[in-house]
Amino acid sequence: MSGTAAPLLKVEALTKRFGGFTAVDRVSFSVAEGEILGLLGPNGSGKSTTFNCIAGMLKPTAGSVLLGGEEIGGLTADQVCRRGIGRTFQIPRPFRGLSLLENAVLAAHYGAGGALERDEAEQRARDALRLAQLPEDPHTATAGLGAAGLKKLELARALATKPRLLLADESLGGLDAAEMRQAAAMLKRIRDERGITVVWVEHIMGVLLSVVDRVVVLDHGAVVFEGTPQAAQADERVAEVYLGPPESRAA
Ligand SMILES: Nc1ncnc2c1ncn2[C@@H]1O[C@H](COP(=O)(O)OP(=O)(O)OP(=O)(O)O)[C@@H](O)[C@H]1O
Repeated sequence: MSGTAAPLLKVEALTKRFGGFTAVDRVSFSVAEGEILGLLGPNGSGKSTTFNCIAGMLKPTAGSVLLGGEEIGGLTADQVCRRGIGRTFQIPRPFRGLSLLENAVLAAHYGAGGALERDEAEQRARDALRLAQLPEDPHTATAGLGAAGLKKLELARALATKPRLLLADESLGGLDAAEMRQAAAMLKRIRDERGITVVWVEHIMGVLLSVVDRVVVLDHGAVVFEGTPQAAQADERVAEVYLGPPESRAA
């Protein structure tokens, strides 16, 4: 990864207002090709709104979102997906009546805009299921999946769209400590083995800091910190955002 290479994703002065309320306030950050970036912040800090503006679920009020140098801010979710951004949802919503494979095949077709032959879609789907470490038998029904399995399927569906950039939304919610470590290791492997760039949104820092290359911390819709995970742990502004002012913290 060269320091001079153009970033894969560049968010510039991104702003989103809901009526008179500014949920995201001139947020800027970049993500290099092959990087894992953690987008952190407490509840209500604007992470999901930022994420949804990148993923095309929300139209930015102002600012720009560049993918590989091309403006994607304001495109629809399916257009953004076809440009190479795959996303997971905080709350998994698979097609419950379908098998793991059928869910992933549909995602592959969605990512390719319906331009894939059945065989190719199935191949992408099987590869994505393997990468997400789902059961050997892809014809398994989704009904028996627990929280961790549903998160894996969510990841497999995003991977089946063949993303250059994966936006992972609160992948740790509802998981126990061991499952959280596995989920973090999986995102790292996806980057290491496939070179997929990852932006990982979480409100808890924990295990995320052991995997990401860099973190951006939001508070009240604005960036309050950008740097390495080590620097984030030592930063007083980050501590204040998470723990409150020093005088209010337990000794
Ligand atoms: N559609 C909306 N209409 C009005 N206000 C909204 C809307 N969506 C989000 N907000 C507000 O914008 C602010 C940022 O919300 P956002 O969901 O982006 O935060 P977050 O950091 O993702 O929080 P969480 O970790 O709880 O998901 C919050 O005050 C929220 O109430």
